[in-house]
Amino acid sequence: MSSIAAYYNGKTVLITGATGFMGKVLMEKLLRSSPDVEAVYILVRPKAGQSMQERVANMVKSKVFDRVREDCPNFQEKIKPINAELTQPNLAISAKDSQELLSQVNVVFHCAATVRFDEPLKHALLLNVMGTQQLLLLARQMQKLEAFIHISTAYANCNKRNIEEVIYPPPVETKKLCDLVEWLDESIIQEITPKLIGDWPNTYTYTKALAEYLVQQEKEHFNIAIIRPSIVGASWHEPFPGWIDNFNGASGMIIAAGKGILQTVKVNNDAVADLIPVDVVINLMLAVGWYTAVHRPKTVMVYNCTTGGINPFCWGEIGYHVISTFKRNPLEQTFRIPKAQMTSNHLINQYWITVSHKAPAMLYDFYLRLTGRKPRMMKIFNRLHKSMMLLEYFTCQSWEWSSENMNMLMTQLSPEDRRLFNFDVRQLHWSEYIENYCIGAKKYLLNEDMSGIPAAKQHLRKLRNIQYAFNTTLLVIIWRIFIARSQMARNIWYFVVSLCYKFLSYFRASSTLRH
Ligand SMILES: CCCCCCCCCCCCCCCC(=O)SCCNC(=O)CCNC(=O)[C@H](O)C(C)(C)COP(=O)(O)OP(=O)(O)OC[C@H]1O[C@@H](n2cnc3c(N)ncnc32)[C@H](O)[C@@H]1OP(=O)(O)O
Ligand SMILES: NC(=O)C1=CN([C@@H]2O[C@H](COP(=O)(O)OP(=O)(O)OC[C@H]3O[C@@H](n4cnc5c(N)ncnc54)[C@H](OP(=O)(O)O)[C@@H]3O)[C@@H](O)[C@H]2O)C=CC1
Repeated sequence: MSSIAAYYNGKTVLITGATGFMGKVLMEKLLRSSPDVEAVYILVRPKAGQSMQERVANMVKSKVFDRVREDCPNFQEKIKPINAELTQPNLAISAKDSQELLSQVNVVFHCAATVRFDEPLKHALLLNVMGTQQLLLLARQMQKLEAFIHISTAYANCNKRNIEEVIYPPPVETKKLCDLVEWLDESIIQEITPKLIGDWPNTYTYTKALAEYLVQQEKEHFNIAIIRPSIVGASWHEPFPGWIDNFNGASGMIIAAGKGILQTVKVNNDAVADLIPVDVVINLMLAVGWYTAVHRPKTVMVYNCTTGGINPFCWGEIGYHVISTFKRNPLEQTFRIPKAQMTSNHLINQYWITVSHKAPAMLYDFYLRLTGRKPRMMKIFNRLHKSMMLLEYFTCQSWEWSSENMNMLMTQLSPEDRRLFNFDVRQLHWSEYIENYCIGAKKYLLNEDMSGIPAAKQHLRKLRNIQYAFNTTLLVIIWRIFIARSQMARNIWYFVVSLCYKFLSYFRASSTLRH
């Protein structure tokens, strides 16, 4: 039997961020591969008017659990939700729940974080740094703790070009910074944020860098490992190819391109697009949990979980495969025909934004107004442009991550484990993966049925005809205005028309002769 699966059987696992994208895939794989796991505690907060219990009840109904539901119909009995809020003192966990965790938990996977790039610094610190600190304090008292696995990001040190599997010194003393933001006024923090975060592009990557250092400080107390995934995308194989459930990372942009909304994007076509399938990250997490608990490495092991150095693929190639997949499998009710101008030139990108985003949006909003409806396209584009601006830091440059620890871990696995917990991205076939990603986004994120493809194709044909008709009318109008004002343009026009006429007469004459 697989050593990794066997290790988790009989163990109690604590997961933070279990309601998130990666948390759900982690829970599903753990419960499916180790059905005899003792319990999976998850820290959940009430949200959007739903209690913790309601959220968990809805979550277990999600499609992501279909496979485990088939294999072990009572899988939800293993899930033990704990009411918690990571930004509150003691994580707002009740004394009774806390006691239960302290006496039971063997392995912790810390996934909870705010991943928003525009998160105010105070909140990002509260959750990503202070929340992590509180969890570490709790972990210190866990009597049976064997491994603490912290999920960071490959971009935590994106101010460096070559990123080794080490923890870099933090830019500031974390405690001093947390004290400072605690008493400073929100508006002042907002104002000094760019100065504080220095050469980090956003508060997310900055606070993830600070959290790594905090985690490392606990190395005397328990076994720790840090995993740094790059841009986590739809799953490669598990639970289903192309499974995805949020718009983060590249997914939002891919969908916007498929819907024909995004027609231009600022990327360096030759820069490496370091996408990593979610199931690869989850398999690595479970393998690292096992390795850390069983082999107890003396130092804090950092695992860069990236594809660029092993099986590189560029943004230009991604763009090509996304567009061609959506032409073959169109999304429903697309705004325009999928097409993506990808350039790193700011002026060219601005030109295309004006011509292929703003102008059509204005025209469409004008049409909506004329037909008595509320204009909405410009608003959508403004949001898209804001997202594009926040993401361009990651799409216009490349990084190099070393991945020796991931390779080392692979050599430690039995052939069975390597198959069941596959994180060998050398086997990843990019064009196939991107195709499944796009189709997965259509099915799981937009809830579109594949049987609607013929109608979607029909809609694309209609859009193509509208586009041809519009372009021809525009050309004729411009040309007419031009001809009316310039003798030279008139001469060129007559010359072109007479040339066409001669060609037509020639072809007619030659075809008559052949008959
Ligand atoms: C041909 C194509 C090639 C592609 C070529 C470019 C790929 C370019 C990838 C770079 C990828 C770098 C990744 C760095 C590496 C990590 O570390 S990945 C960490 C993951 N973090 C993220 O990706 C977070 C990025 N997102 C954000 O920070 C915020 O969502 C934004 C972009 C600031 C937008 O904020 P907002 O306007 O307040 O919108 P927000 O409240 O988040 O969402 C409102 C709605 O829009 C949806 N939405 C959110 N973001 C988007 C989006 N981008 N698009 C559409 N809808 C969205 C939400 O689901 C939400 O839906 P509802 O819940 O209302 O139904
Ligand atoms: N997605 C990506 O591309 C990448 C992600 N990562 C890292 O992986 C981890 C998981 O990311 P991902 O699953 O994508 O993120 P999601 O945004 O999908 O999930 C975040 C999770 O954190 C929980 N959470 C947020 N705030 C709190 C809070 N105050 N108290 C309790 N729980 C909270 C959320 O709970 P709720 O449902 O209540 O909001 C949710 O379960 C993060 O640490 C992230 O930094 C690293 C690299 C790339």
